[in-house]
Amino acid sequence: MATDASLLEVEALGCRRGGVWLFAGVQFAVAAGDLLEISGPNGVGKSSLLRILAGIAPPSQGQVRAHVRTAYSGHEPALKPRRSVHAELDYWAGLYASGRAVTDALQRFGLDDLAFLECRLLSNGQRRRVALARCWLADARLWLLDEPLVGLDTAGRDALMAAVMAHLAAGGAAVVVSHQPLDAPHRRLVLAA
Ligand SMILES: Nc1ncnc2c1ncn2[C@@H]1O[C@H](COP(=O)(O)OP(=O)(O)OP(=O)(O)O)[C@@H](O)[C@H]1O
Repeated sequence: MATDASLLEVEALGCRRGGVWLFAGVQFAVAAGDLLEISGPNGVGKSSLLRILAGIAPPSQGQVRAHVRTAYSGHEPALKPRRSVHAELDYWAGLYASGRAVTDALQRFGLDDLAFLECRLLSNGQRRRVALARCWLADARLWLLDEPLVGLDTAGRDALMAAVMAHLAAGGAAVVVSHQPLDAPHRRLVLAA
């Protein structure tokens, strides 16, 4: 149930894709400090739900009310291949105009040594760190992360979860689609087929 502290409210949400109802009647709220995992079998509509929450795709029914800025990171971090990491973050910092500095983002996410490497040359774990740095640059209270742990080794998973936990501790919240267990206290929304 939504409260005054809700960052996001979802009411009676339904999603129909390709003539098929993926889900209907989805209802939840997200408050500061919440980590909400969305889980369920392949193809049930988890990524579709996250895209609706991000405002990238329309719902078929119901409502999403975001009361704060959101930052979305898709299943495959979309980075311009020929841009350097620094240039990529600089581009997004200009769009977000949040006042957060690229140099801080590079330092926080361990990207200093990669700053002038083209994004096409990054490893999977490094790409995911850049994607998270981009979320941080947006200064968004709510992060929407699609499969952020895929392909990460233990150190990469620990670093990513530490960044998410720091975000929660600073009054943020995160909704995470994941097939892998989140190594932190969280609520779970299971989409059933
Ligand atoms: N625009 C679209 N048109 C037609 N079908 C679509 C569209 N978008 C998604 N789908 C279908 O909706 C279903 C749900 O896709 P989605 O990516 O949301 O599932 P998911 O739960 O995230 O799956 P996975 O766990 O495999 O990543 C799939 O069958 C997919 O093919």
